[in-house]
Formats: sequence, C-alpha cells, structure tokens
Amino acid sequence: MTKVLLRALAGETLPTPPIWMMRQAGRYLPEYRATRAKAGDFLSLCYNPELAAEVTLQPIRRFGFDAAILFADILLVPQALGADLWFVTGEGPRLSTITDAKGVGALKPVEDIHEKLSPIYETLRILSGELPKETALIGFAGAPWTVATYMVAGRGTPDQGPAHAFKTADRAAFSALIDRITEATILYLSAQIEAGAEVVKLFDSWAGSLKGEDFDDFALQPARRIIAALKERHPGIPVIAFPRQAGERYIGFADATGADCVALDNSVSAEWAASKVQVSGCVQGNLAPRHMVTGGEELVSEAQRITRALRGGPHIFNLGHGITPDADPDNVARMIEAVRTA
Ligand SMILES: Cc1c2[nH]c(c1CCC(=O)O)Cc1[nH]c(c(CCC(=O)O)c1C)Cc1[nH]c(c(CCC(=O)O)c1C)Cc1[nH]c(c(C)c1CCC(=O)O)C2
Repeated sequence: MTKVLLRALAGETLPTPPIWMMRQAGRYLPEYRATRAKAGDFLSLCYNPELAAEVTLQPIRRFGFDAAILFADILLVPQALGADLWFVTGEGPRLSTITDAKGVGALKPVEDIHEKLSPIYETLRILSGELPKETALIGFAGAPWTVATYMVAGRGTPDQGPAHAFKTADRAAFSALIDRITEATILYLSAQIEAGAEVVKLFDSWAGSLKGEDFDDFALQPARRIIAALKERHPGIPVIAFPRQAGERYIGFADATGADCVALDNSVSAEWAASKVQVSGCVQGNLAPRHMVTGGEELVSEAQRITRALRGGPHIFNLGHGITPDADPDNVARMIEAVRTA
C-alpha cells in the first residue's frame, strides 16, 4: 500500500486528505521542550541525530500524522557555506551578513557543505528505520530567495529591505548569491533523498515580497532549477513548493517550476485555490495557524470548509504557516478529527 501522502502527491483525489502540520515538532509540545533542554539549545538539537529524530517522531506518536518532517532549519545551509549562525532566545536567528560581491566570493565551495550537514543525513537515516510504515518522510530546504534574505540582513526582517537593497545596488552579485544557494540546495536535497527523504519541500517564506520580474528571477527560476536537477538525479521523488504570500503568482507556479504540489498560505481562500491552483495538481494547506491557539467551533468549521473546498482534487491538509508556541495540543487533535469527519 502506497503511503497516502505519496498518493496525493502523485495526483490522486482521496476521500480524506493526508494531514501534517508545518512546525509540528516544536515548542507547543512539552515533550519537545524537554528534549530541547536535554540538547542544550536549538542548534545543538538540530545537529544531534538521535535527539533530532526523537523530536521528529514526537508529533507522529501523539497525533498519527501522515507525514514526518525532518527536524532541522533552513539556516543550516548558510552556516555550511561559512556564515556564522546563532539563535537569540525570544528573538530569533542571527547571522554574519553578506552585502556585496566580496562577501559572496568569500563563501565556501558548495561541495563543502556536506562536512557540516552530515548529521542531518544521519537523522534521516535513523528516521527511515523508525517511522511507522504508513508515515512519509519529508526533507526540506529554504528556497534561495528566503535563505538570501537572512544571509544579507543577518536576521529576519519585516520587509526583506536589506536583500532588496543589495539586489538593486548590484544585481549581478546578488544573482551570484542566489546561484550559489541554488547549487548548495541541489546538493543538500539530493543527499537528503539518498539518506531516506521520500518527499522534499522548498520553503520560500518571503516569496511574497518579490514582484514582477524579480519574482520570475529569484522565486520561480531557482525553484525550477532545483526541481529539474532533483528530478534528473532522483526521478519519482515529489517536490512541494511553498512560495508563501505569492497571491496571484500561485497560479501556474507548479507548471512553471515542475513542483508536484504547491503549499498555500492562509491569505488565499481554499475556494479560490480550488479553481485557480488545484487545476494544475496537488495543493497543500491552508488553515490559519491562529485556530490552533483559539480552537472552538471556528477551528472545526474552518478545517471542514477547507477540506470540502479542496475535495474535488488532490489535497494535503496543513496549516497556512507554522504552528505557534502558544498553540494548545488539544486543538491539533480537534483539527484532525474535524478534517476526517468533514
Ligand atoms: C524562515 C524559516 C526558518 N526556519 C524555517 C523557515 C521556513 C518556514 C517558515 O516560514 O517558518 C523552517 C523550519 N524550521 C524548523 C523546521 C522543522 C520542521 C517542522 O517541524 O516544520 C522547519 C521546516 C524548526 C524550528 N526553527 C526554529 C524553531 C524554534 C526554535 C526553538 O526551539 O527555540 C524550530 C522548532 C527557529 C527559527 N528558524 C527560523 C526562524 C525565523 C526561527 C525563529 C522563530 C521561532 O523561534 O519560531 C528560520
């Protein structure tokens, strides 16, 4: 029996959609907080294969999701390319910054990334042996634009201003940075697949700040290049693309990039997506994460509305973005029940 997540990704319309959640292993779970404390800090947890596998499995044991997502972070790739990376508690990531051609030139050769990232591959090998047979294993990476926004600014930014400024000041150097990340991402995701990932997802969390030609050059083309290279090396491995906040640019994104599925954020309606995006294949999404905090009747009705709206084609149920640390785990169980009884 093929795993239900893989069936949806192959284009099958199922009576009940497979379910998983972005950030399903995370601070809203007491067992995650306990394992993170044991590891010491977030990055030590990412680089400890036994403990990273343990936190990946926690939400599977608790909720029986149809997919497990590797526990790691999109910012490990910049670190493997030579950037300094640390996390400030309560604030988020910090990195050394790259603001010109010289900074791009100083990055390590892409082939060197495996040296730093080999524990991540080990986490996947452990998970391949330990997951229930019906649970699919998802690997991931940040998309080049989103990763670049952190590498340029050295932190998360509300409007990605520093990356836009670099792009405007020296488009060739900025393109070289995007190319370098693109090449590293191909090597990283290929290694994840070789270590056991059955699906890979590209997170372009800041795609929504790219407009017109910039969207084509820095969101669409890098995704197309990565997906083409992966399909050549690993035919049959499906790719989920998440160009968050792409709005109208969700239309045709799967066809233009070769993605098997596009993940929808919660700023678009499921009804709109059914007629405009699902016509090209599988879609994933798109419950607003706040329902996992607020719960109640609205959680049930929204989860069921989305499930019904996307029932006519291939669909993977998920949130529109990651579950937040203040979410109530009981609401996750309620959400799953609502989707399965819609
Ligand atoms: C932009 C981005 C990052 N990381 C990621 C993205 C893209 C998706 C998105 O838009 O959310 C992706 C990511 N980060 C994490 C995963 C693991 C898999 C999963 O459960 O989804 C994945 C897929 C773990 C994490 N990554 C992070 C945590 C929290 C760390 C902790 O335990 O303190 C987790 C569980 C930290 C992180 N990592 C990042 C930020 C901005 C932060 C700080 C914000 C926060 O604290 O929630 C960068």
